[in-house]
Amino acid sequence: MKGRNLTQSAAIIGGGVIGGGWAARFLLNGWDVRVFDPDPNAQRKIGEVLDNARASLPGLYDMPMPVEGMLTFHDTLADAVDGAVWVQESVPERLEMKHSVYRDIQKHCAADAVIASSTSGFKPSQLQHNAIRPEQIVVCHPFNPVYLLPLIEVVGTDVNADMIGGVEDVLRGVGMFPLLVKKEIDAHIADRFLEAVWREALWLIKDGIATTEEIDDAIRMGFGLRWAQMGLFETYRIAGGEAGMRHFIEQFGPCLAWPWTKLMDVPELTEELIDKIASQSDAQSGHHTIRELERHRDANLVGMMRTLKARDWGAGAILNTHDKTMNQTCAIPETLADVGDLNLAVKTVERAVPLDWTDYNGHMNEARYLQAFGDATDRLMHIVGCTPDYIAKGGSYFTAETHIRHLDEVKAGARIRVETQVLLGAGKKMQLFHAMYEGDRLLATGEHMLIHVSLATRRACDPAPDVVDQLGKLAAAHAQLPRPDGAGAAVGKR
Ligand SMILES: NC(=O)C1=CN([C@@H]2O[C@H](COP(=O)(O)OP(=O)(O)OC[C@H]3O[C@@H](n4cnc5c(N)ncnc54)[C@H](O)[C@@H]3O)[C@@H](O)[C@H]2O)C=CC1
Ligand SMILES: C[N+](C)(C)CC(=O)CC(=O)[O-]
Repeated sequence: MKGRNLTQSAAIIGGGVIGGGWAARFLLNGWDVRVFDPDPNAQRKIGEVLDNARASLPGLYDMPMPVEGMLTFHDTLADAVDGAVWVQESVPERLEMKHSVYRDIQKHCAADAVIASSTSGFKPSQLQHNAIRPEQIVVCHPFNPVYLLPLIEVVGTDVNADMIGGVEDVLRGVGMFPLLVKKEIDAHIADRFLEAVWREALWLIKDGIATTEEIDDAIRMGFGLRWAQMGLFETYRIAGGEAGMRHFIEQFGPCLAWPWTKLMDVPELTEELIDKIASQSDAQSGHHTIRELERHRDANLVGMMRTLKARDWGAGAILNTHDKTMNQTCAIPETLADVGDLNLAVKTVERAVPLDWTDYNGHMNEARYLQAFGDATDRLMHIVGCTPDYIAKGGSYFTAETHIRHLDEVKAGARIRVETQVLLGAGKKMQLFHAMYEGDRLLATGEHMLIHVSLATRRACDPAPDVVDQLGKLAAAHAQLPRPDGAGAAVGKR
């Protein structure tokens, strides 16, 4: 059970929109998850959220995620919290309901378990009021979809300041970005912004200025894209031109006193206004089910987050950090010394198929096979000593020829593995044969001829002695393996 820590078990109390997302986040990061929700539909709903999560989250990483934990549903809250080290409360946003749930949780859970609340707006001191052990209760406010978005606002009080570090560690361990809110405030940080934007949007609709669709377009065609990667202040710093933030404030500061927003004025949510908003929203998006919308949202988020990941920027940098932690458990060798048995093909890739690697046929697109085989080649180069340092000194390999055979299909979220056999590793040449599997199922093979080059002259040259030596050792060992089926095949030849 590689990568799975059997001692970690999380109880999810309330398995609706947010509780379902939490269940997926913990489960896919290897935790056992125990759910309590009196709704008879909770199991079905969580199952559907999990399907979406399995198709989207694992592929955000370039490493395999831990083996999924065990999901169980419980008839009583007492049973659900039994043995849980983390209890995530996600019941509706009603203070008296949360208080009653905490009383029940604290009667049955371990005294040192963390009780984390998903509350969007209550302060931790309000949640802790009259609790049996107030110090157990902390706000951990996530964002929907909890299984994809890394932000988690962590808010404690004086009574539990010393547990916050441990809480943050657990959240980082499941790939999240804990943002510590140092001083408690209603609605924490992010929801205060969302609330301001929401109020303004309600006014624009009520006053007949814009429809739900026009407001969404105003966000998604423009500033929403900016915010996803630079937030507010970095964006406005750039908007100030070369003179930066000071100039920005000089220019736009006075507008703050102009009637540009209504902010604190809240339009009364009359039946008429609610009908107007709901029917505009139906006209805009009613042709999609909620699950369809969720799948569009997830695919868009995955694409954007993977772009940020490639640039090691914002939310993408958080994914890279989590990749490094998972790399410690996935046993893909980095050096020849890490390769256990030289006489076996080397595991060079293990990962899930990202959602944005799939196409209109509902399976991994042909171009992505080459990407996975390219990653396998990069890893093999690293193993034989062609590392970033070596490349920086001017030596590298260029691919001269590739032959891929597509043998079986594979879908988003599936865990794939590439095993690499060196067919030739002598002089300037390196010939690799990659075999891609899902479990025991052979999905594709890739045969690649690479030539060692000088990056200064861009011409073929011999590798440095160390690379010659390490590649030679692997090639000699792999020469004892049977020649792989399909090696040397031409297109159309079986
Ligand atoms: N929906 C959202 O966008 C976000 C919500 N939150 C917060 O998460 C919490 C839950 O919100 P949602 O998931 O949206 O609500 P929801 O209505 O989708 O789910 C609440 C779930 O709690 C269950 N429940 C009710 N009483 C219960 C009890 N006594 N014990 C166990 N389960 C019980 C319900 O059956 C339901 O499935 C709230 O505090 C909310 O502010 C936080 C971030 C975003
Ligand atoms: C609308 N909301 C206040 C429940 C939103 C949140 O709490 C966070 C989110 O996911 O937008």
